[in-house]
Amino acid sequence: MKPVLTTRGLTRRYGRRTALSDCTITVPSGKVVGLVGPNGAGKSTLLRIAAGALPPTAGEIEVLGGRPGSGPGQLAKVAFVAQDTPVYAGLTVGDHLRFGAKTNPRWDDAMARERLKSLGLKLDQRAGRLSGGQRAQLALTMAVAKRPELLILDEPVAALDPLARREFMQGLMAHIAEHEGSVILSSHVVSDLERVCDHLIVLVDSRVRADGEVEDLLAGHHRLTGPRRDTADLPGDVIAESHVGRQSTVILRGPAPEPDPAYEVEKLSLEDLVLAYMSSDARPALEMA
Ligand SMILES: Nc1ncnc2c1ncn2[C@@H]1O[C@H](COP(=O)(O)OP(=O)(O)OP(=O)(O)O)[C@@H](O)[C@H]1O
Repeated sequence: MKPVLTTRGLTRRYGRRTALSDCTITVPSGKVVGLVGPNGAGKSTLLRIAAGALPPTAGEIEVLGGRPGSGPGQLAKVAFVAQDTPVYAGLTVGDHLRFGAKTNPRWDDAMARERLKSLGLKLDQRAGRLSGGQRAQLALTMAVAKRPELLILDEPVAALDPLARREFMQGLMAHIAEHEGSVILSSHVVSDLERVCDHLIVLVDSRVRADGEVEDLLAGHHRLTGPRRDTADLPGDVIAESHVGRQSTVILRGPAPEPDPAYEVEKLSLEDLVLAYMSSDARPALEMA
């Protein structure tokens, strides 16, 4: 199957500031992809370029085999929910549905109505009076009712309380289970992504630091803890290291190090893995097929 997203050397600058730098990734189709990184890493920039909402400064990008935003056919295949979960404050929920039906060739009105009903959203409510969580749900409903091949969500749960976060992610998972398609969603909170994603991209300081299937990433990293040591002779790439007192802790990419009774070798949680990359912004990018 064709990849859902491929980029080569994708770069976006704002004046002298580089928001996205030399990004080269391939995202397979049919996956739920998490895009994670700290504030200002370039996540929104990458997603907005993929959605056709922002032109790149340099490099190439293909989304579902086409150029982002290149025409009605391309726009119909991709649904994008921007970070501020945009809704039309003066319109009612029902107006949103009518607007969606008019502007989207594959609009699934029955699904949209059913979804909103199950969330307790009334058709005569004004969008401007909805809570942050309800607005996020309305924006997600508008996006999924387009029946897109690719759903792009930029920090969809950022404004939600923990319960609303969980409900939102459960709703998203239910949608993914029922409908085919690919999803790319960003967050700076790994725990939001952990349960839903099968592919992860870590972006730090405008650069892709890690990119691969979650399983492969977890299998390919280890934490080594033991007496203070030089890391130059360790196998694989050193992603992060700390040396406190007489103890060294090293995060390694590659096969598990040879057993040594003096050192403990552990697998990482996804959160630890992401944190290791976040604390290592001078190191080379990682790709795991
Ligand atoms: N319109 C703009 N003009 C100038 N600089 C911008 C603009 N938009 C983004 N940037 C800069 O580009 C960099 C990347 O921003 P971006 O919004 O893509 O990061 P992000 O990872 O989505 O951050 P966050 O998690 O805080 O939403 C930041 O340094 C930001 O200040």
